[in-house]
Amino acid sequence: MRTVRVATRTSQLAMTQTQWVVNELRALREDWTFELVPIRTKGDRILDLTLSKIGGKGLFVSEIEEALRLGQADLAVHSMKDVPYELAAGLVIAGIPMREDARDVVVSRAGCSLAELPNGARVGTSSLRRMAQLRRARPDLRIEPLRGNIDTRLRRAEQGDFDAVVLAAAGLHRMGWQQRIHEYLPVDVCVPAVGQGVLAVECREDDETLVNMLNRWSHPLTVTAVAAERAFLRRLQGSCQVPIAGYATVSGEGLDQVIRLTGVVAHPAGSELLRLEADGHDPQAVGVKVAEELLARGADRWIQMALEEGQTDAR
Ligand SMILES: NCc1[nH]cc(CCC(=O)O)c1CC(=O)O
Repeated sequence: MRTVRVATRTSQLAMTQTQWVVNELRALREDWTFELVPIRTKGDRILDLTLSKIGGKGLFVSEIEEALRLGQADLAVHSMKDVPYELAAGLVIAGIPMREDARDVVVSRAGCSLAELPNGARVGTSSLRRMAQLRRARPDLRIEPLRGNIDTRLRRAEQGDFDAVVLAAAGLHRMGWQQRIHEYLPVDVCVPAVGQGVLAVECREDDETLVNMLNRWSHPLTVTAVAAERAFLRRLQGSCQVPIAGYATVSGEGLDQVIRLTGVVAHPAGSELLRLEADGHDPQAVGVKVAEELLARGADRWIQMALEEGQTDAR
């Protein structure tokens, strides 16, 4: 018998994700009680700036990690793509369930795909990563920043503020809104963010009971793919200010397991883009290899530029 306190952001998507995880864990430990600890994070409160302007890593995560460290909660459910590569001391991501659809999708007012959007159409999106890749696919589009919860962003398209919005399939699927999607962008047109479509369940590393339970519950192929993607992100020391995409797939089993990773780094203004693929047997090694190759080909300049700009920004 144990009461597990679960920290969660308060957005509709976060609540839905947390509830899903709690239901899964409850089925494994019927003798446990789960209690939600809602936390409204800085990332949820500040919606009038682009994420890259606010700066700082882990806007959605750090206050939740603080609650775990202080013992105000025992576990937390995050979207993996919001979790910085460096966790707060004493914490681990012990649970990683099977990945949802990792792709980005188009929701458009007229029901058309990216290719069908009229010349100069207005497209809203929340990330530099999507901006850079959309711009390459359709240089004529007017791509503008758009933040807010998923329902806010969908409404902006439906109201006509934008001709289309681009967002993650996973969020829409989890909300049960897949019928609003007009196109799934292939992963080679818009390489997803590191960890996109994956949930991360974090707890204190010394909570052995929870760590073991979450490890056993995790989906091994997703764990491996995420390890490669996050090793890539870590080697790039990527912040939100430079467009980075990384997507890994895993095939084969045991010693024959092959991890294939596609990495993208773009100029902070989205004007140039480098993309590279590599494979190998070890997830960390593949991640580091793709990152180092991109750095050697010029991505290092863009990351340096973004870091310097970040330092002069008054935060
Ligand atoms: N950037 C915010 C965010 N963080 C996680 C998701 C949902 C998709 C996921 O779990 O990867 C979203 C929404 C979006 O990007 O459209």
